[in-house]
Amino acid sequence: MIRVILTDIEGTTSSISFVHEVLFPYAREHMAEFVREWQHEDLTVAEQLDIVAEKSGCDRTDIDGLVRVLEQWIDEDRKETALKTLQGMLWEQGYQHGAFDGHVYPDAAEYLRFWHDRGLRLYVYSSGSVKAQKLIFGFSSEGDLTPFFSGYFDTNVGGKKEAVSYRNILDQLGVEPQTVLFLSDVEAELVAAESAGMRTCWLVREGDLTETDKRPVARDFREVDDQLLQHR
Ligand SMILES: CSCCC(=O)C(=O)COP(=O)(O)O
Ligand SMILES: [Mg+2]
Repeated sequence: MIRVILTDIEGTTSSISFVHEVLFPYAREHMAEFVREWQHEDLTVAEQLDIVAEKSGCDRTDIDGLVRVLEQWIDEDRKETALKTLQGMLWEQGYQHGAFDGHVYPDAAEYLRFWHDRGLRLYVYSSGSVKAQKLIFGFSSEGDLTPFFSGYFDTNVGGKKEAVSYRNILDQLGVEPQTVLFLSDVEAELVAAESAGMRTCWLVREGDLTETDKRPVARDFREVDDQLLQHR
């Protein structure tokens, strides 16, 4: 029986275009100014710059160089934890200043509430930092959805295409793998979750939906509910 839902964000609860056309450009535009302002004031920023220097080989004292690395990582959609930490801090300013709301599909909001009210435990697993996850759901176009979630996981548990990450999540939750349903739009993530024993559903929100016998496929959260949760 499914007791826990673990959901991805980009392409699953929220549109890919919001992440790539609103969040990433905002981070790119403000990265240089943000790093310059906070590099000596905020220990977390300084620590992320240490990691960026170590990973890229850029000199730690070359702030322009480090900013260029970060901008390049944004352009390449790299899922580097240090970049994601900085992006979350930057987006906090954007949400608080009203530059944007977090996009969440109406069906996702409706069923997150419905599943929560039916006693399912809801968790997020995204490459975006935990701070960024709380922001997108806290400042969402569908209202504050954070009360529905029991917890959040980011790349500190590992990459989303690695089975060990899902085993780490299961260890932290203390539940049997078969009681967890993982929702994502990326097949490689579903395969990794299945290797850890989780059940999965593939969200195909845009384009043609091709049925597969490997796992359930759904266009939206209502279809997830119809296929996997209605008779639980
Ligand atoms: C928390 S919203 C920003 C998501 C993000 O930064 C990202 O890279 C998308 O990752 P996901 O694992 O949600 O596909
Ligand atoms: Mg995704």
